[in-house]
Amino acid sequence: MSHGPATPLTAHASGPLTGEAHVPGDKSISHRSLILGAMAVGETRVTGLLEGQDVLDTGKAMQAFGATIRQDGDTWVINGVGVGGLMEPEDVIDCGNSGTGVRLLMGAAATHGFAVTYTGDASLRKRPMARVTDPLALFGAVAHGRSKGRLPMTIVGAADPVPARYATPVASAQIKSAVLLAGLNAPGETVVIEREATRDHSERMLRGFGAEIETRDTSEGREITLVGHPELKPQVIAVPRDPSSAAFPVCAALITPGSDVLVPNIGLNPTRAGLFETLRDMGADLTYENAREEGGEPVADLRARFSPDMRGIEVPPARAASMIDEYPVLSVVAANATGTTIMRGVAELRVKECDRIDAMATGLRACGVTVRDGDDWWEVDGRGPGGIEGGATVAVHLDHRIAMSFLCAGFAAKRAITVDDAGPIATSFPIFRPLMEDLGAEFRAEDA
Ligand SMILES: O=C(O)C1=C[C@@H](OP(=O)(O)O)[C@@H](O)[C@H](O)C1
Ligand SMILES: C=C(OP(=O)(O)O)C(=O)O
Repeated sequence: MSHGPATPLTAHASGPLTGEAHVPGDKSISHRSLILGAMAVGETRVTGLLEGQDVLDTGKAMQAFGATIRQDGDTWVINGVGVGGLMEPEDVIDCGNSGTGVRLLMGAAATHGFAVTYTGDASLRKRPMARVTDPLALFGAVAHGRSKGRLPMTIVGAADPVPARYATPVASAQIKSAVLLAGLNAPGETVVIEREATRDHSERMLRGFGAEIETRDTSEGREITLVGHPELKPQVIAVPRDPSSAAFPVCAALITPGSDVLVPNIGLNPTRAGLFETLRDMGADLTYENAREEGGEPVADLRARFSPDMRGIEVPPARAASMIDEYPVLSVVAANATGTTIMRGVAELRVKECDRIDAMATGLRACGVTVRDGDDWWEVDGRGPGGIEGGATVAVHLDHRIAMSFLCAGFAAKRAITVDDAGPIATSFPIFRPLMEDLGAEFRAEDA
């Protein structure tokens, strides 16, 4: 439930950053590969799986639910138990730091007639779960959690589930996916309606595994219909590299003088690529090379060069879902641009691994940047290229993206920036430090 003692880390003015950055596999697709592989009949083989702690915790959980998972060289091999075949775990399911892990697992297990107790680290135990247990109740599952729907929580699954129709009040792929995964073991049609399109990996992958699933645009939003009780067929999956991880070497290169970095093979599913569009709108020298399709997903090599002429913009709120995890690092780029960057419609940032608006605003202010914020918005006043003062130690609150964002800020700041704990980076991007060092970034580990 915790990753051990805090490990502070300092980033120094660096650069230029040059070379190729081979970032790990996509976190969202990695979680889903393990969960769907475990619910298929037969052997699913996965290459490029993100071996970050969040995904490893989901793998352990699927083993506890009865699947067999092993590594064969670079390939992860999953022997599934079939839809409806999950077994009652013997112990508490600990999802560590992962919102995606716990919420998708809650969905997958909710239409099985047994109880499961879920927990996680100090960050995950603060995050809202009613957003998932409310729709799962429509299937007949009953949740008993701490007050305000927090973990640890026991969900008594429905022995005789009914299908659900649910319009999500929040734009969240985790809610949508939990409902769809629950719908797998319910009879008839389960329907989810989302007002704003969120990442569609679950829909694409369920279709790939052989489920009958349809998406159509209606006046209420995007309506997804899944037919229950499919037999999921095992797949061979090559996980594309994670655009949310690519964001860090890309943004670091844009703000660090003289940089020219190639980040090959990045998944550019339009429900994920909002950051890169935003950076281009700001005037970043960011190009897509070798654009192609792989495994049904658009993919390209990203080339990012130092961009001293970036301007602040108002980020279109309609783009928020497609870049929700990238706002922290965007705020670092914004601080190195000229003019103000305005980010609205982002209340969800307050319920991630930490309150990301507060964590970034507090840390940026300590580094000399002016930030204004309200419930669902924030604004960063750019100080121009290299304008961040730095010279501060910032708190990351068990949040990998806050840690990586401030370390990237440090490469281009006047004085070094220290994060109080780099440990959480291992949840999504375990090779972050060596990868950035290979590009020319300079770190110094601090005594805790
Ligand atoms: O479904 C997923 O894989 C994810 C959905 C998003 O969360 P929400 O569904 O809470 O928006 C995102 O922030 C998270 O990193 C991964
Ligand atoms: C929000 C994130 O992940 P999760 O919700 O899975 O913890 C993230 O990776 O930025």
